[in-house]
Amino acid sequence: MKETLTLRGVAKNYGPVAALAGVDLTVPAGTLTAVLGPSGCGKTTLLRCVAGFERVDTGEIRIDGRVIAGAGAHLPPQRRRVAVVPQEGALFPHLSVAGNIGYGLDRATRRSGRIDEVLALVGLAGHGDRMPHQLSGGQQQRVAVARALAPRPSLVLLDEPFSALDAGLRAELRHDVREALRADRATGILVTHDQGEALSTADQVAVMRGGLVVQCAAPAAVYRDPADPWVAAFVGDAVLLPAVVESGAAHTVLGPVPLAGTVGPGAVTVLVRPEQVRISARPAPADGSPADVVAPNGSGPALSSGGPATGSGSSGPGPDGSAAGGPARNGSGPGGLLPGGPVPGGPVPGGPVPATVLRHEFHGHDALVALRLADGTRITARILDAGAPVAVGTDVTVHVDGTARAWPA
Ligand SMILES: Nc1ncnc2c1ncn2[C@@H]1O[C@H](COP(=O)(O)OP(=O)(O)OP(=O)(O)O)[C@@H](O)[C@H]1O
Repeated sequence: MKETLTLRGVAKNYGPVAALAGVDLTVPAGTLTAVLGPSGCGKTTLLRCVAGFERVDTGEIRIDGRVIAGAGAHLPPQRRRVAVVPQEGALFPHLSVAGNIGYGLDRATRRSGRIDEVLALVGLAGHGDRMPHQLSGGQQQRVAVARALAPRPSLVLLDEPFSALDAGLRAELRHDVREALRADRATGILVTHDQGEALSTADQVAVMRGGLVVQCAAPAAVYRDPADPWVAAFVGDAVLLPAVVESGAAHTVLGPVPLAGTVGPGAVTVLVRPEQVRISARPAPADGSPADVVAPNGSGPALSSGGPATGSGSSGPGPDGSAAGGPARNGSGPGGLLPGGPVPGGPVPGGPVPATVLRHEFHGHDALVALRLADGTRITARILDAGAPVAVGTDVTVHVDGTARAWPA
């Protein structure tokens, strides 16, 4: 696939601060790349270097194969064919919507119907005569996107363009902007610190840390196969457990978990996503006394925790499930008792192991359940049956469904 933007070893220092420490990034033509990272990791600096507002110290930036920065070159911003959509306040208040979009366009393009075309693309057909103050915040951002697209730039840089909007509008706008870029075959970079936004909107996600792109891959790959435990915890909720690899399985405090790739043998850190943690009612004791009832609707003992989440409710870079103890071998009891069952021909999945419910966090579409294991380890489960709260203090059993990613400890 043709590449629109290529960065090789791009470094930018502000005095002693290495804002960019050798960034490599490739953005294929016609795709949207989200640049995702915590505050201060260098996202804005990256954008400013690509736009031409900053000079790079070392490295090279190419757009459509042409060197625009590096090796002594520094093409000024107006000659880069790069458009920027800022966070807010991008419009000239004294110009109409059409005037804003037409500003800077050559006369032929202005008369070609392009202004109406981009207004339709962003869902504002017929709004050309309005003044900016007659538009909502979301509509103003749509106009800013239309203005960016109008001259058919090589690259559109979106700098947290939805951050000033409320959650519902934000979701709608990012979907519509994504569609507008796609319909116009535009190439874009979306800077965001919102994991859900990056995973749900982009074709590829470039995760930044400390002035470097530490992973760049499709959203599902970043979520399921993160480069390291930090990325794992940054892009979504993560249960990170110490484990020992033996015979193809990671032996964790939750029992043996089959591995998604090859690692070890030896000490590792294992990633389990909360939606892989299954909760069940603890079986009745042998003396015949009744078992705890987990689901109040009595719909069976197992509470499904469902498929992959999109990073909503992310707990940020701090792993929310770090284990208190060392690698454990407990919980290696009977596997396959619960939905998921043993992997055919593979290692037997772990658990179930006893746990106690510490907290139940309702999120509407799902719920996060904080659990404590017998050795004090805290883990999180995501359950879809959010209408059936798991009472705090309930004794349950948990097991891990599916495979886990692991890294040498
Ligand atoms: N003009 C500047 N002068 C000095 N230091 C700067 C300047 N601009 C950025 N920095 C520093 O460079 C690093 C990267 O900043 P940058 O603004 O690129 O991060 P960011 O990921 O965009 O953060 P945020 O999400 O908070 O906007 C930070 O340590 C920041 O303090």
